[in-house]
Amino acid sequence: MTDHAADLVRERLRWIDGHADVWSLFRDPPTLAAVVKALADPYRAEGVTAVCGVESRGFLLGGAVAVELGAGFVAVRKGGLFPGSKISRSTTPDYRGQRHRLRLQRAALRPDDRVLFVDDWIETGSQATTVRTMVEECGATWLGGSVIVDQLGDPGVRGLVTADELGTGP
Ligand SMILES: O=P(O)(O)OC[C@H]1O[C@H](OP(=O)(O)OP(=O)(O)O)[C@H](O)[C@@H]1O
Repeated sequence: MTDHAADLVRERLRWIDGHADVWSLFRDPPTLAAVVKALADPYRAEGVTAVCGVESRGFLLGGAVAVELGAGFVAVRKGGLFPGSKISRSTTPDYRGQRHRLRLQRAALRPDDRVLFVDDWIETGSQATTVRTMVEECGATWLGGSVIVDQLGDPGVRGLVTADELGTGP
């Protein structure tokens, strides 16, 4: 499934004005299904209880992978309403040089949770690293990450394709 999903990503990822349009992958039903299964596959035997995703594409993918794994979904928000007590951490500069204040509901994770991080793309790892800090502050176990495009090469993150394979578009 991973190879099939990677082929679909390489074939179907569109570039608009030099920017990768990952949203276009979600619009194609077979690609969306293959990607979600492939993101879940490496972790099916890991006892994942919660999938963590950062808005916005991490919400869509993380929610879908959570359903695939029979796990729950834990949202990490950058803004907006978010009720209850939160853990909040600032990132280092991300791929755009921006720092984000990430928030996670404190009650969403318990020490017996086993957490998978899911996102579409990891470049500097700033957001994923910050989420890991928050997950571990809750006492939960960080299992690693699963992303469509891995531009970082961190051994703790599984990627379907590397950024080098995608080039920079036409
Ligand atoms: O590895 P990093 O340098 O931290 O960058 C990766 C993050 O950046 C992108 O999200 P973005 O901030 O563009 O938000 P969006 O999904 O709302 O467009 C991507 O979806 C990851 O969450």
